[in-house]
Amino acid sequence: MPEGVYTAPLKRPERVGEDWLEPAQRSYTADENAIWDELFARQMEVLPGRACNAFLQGLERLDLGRGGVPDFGRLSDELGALTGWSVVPVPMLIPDHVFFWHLANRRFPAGNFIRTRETFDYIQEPDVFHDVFGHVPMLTDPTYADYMQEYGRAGWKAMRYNRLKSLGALYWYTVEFGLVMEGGEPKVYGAGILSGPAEAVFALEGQSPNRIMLNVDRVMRTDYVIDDLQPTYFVIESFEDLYHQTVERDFDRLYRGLGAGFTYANMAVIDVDDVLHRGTLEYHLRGGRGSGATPV
Ligand SMILES: C[C@H](O)[C@H](O)[C@H]1CNc2nc(N)[nH]c(=O)c2N1
Ligand SMILES: N[C@@H](Cc1ccccc1)C(=O)O
Ligand SMILES: [Fe+2]
Repeated sequence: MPEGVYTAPLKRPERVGEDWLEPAQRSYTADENAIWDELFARQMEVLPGRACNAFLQGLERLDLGRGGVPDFGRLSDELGALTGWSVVPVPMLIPDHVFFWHLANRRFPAGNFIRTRETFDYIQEPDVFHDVFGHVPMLTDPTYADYMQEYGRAGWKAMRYNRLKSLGALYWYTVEFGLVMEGGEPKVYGAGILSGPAEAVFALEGQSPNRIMLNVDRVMRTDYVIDDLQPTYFVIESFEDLYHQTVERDFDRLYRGLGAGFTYANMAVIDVDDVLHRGTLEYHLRGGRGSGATPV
């Protein structure tokens, strides 16, 4: 049996080509634009003082709160002038190799659709609010912008070693759920935290989750869940620190040394960890999402 898990290929809609790009960004109804505005307002009650400076500055520089779902053309012009990135519309999750190819060319593929009121608090598939509100402001930071491009380039190497799941764990614990030290305290830069209502408070102030300094070798061996709050958050010193630990390091040896599966549970604290906060794990031990446990 080959290593890894078989996943059926994503079905490509007829209107998109091999690049998976939509011919044009959708236009949104008044109600859909109102959903953007409500989501935006709700996040802004939580994020000042919790999100990192790069994110808050990026939001302002791109003026994402001007009302309604932002126009990708306008966003791309403004972002292009800052760091050379653009935002391109895609229908849904796209295949890994296509995702990597866009990132390697400084194009951020953003979901075209917006969540409905039924799925206001939680969606499994990334929508335009997660992708544009959560990810795009961070791309105004030059070091972070370079990291994302290098991550795209790194994808193909991981595929050759059959270690995409490990690289996926790194993405998960940095780009989606990462924390960064600022003024002696962790702040949020992970898009998965930034685009949802409850996780910023849980990640930063919760007693339950572990907060551990990022160690790439360890994180790439760590399992992750995609459908609940995280039991562990990994913290970087700065975006330069992230860059040193990843881009400026050759992963060939690391990939050869990694096993096929993950070694560490997502709740584990291990000997090598530089622990900022050792979590009680109460939320997850009580059963997590769906169990009625409060995220504390
Ligand atoms: C491992 C890989 O980086 C990841 O799963 C990719 C796959 N395809 C994607 N496609 C879209 N549209 N957005 C994403 O964040 C991703 N993530
Ligand atoms: N330096 C890594 C590339 C990389 C960049 C950014 C993130 C992850 C990996 C390699 O040699 O493969
Ligand atoms: Fe994301």
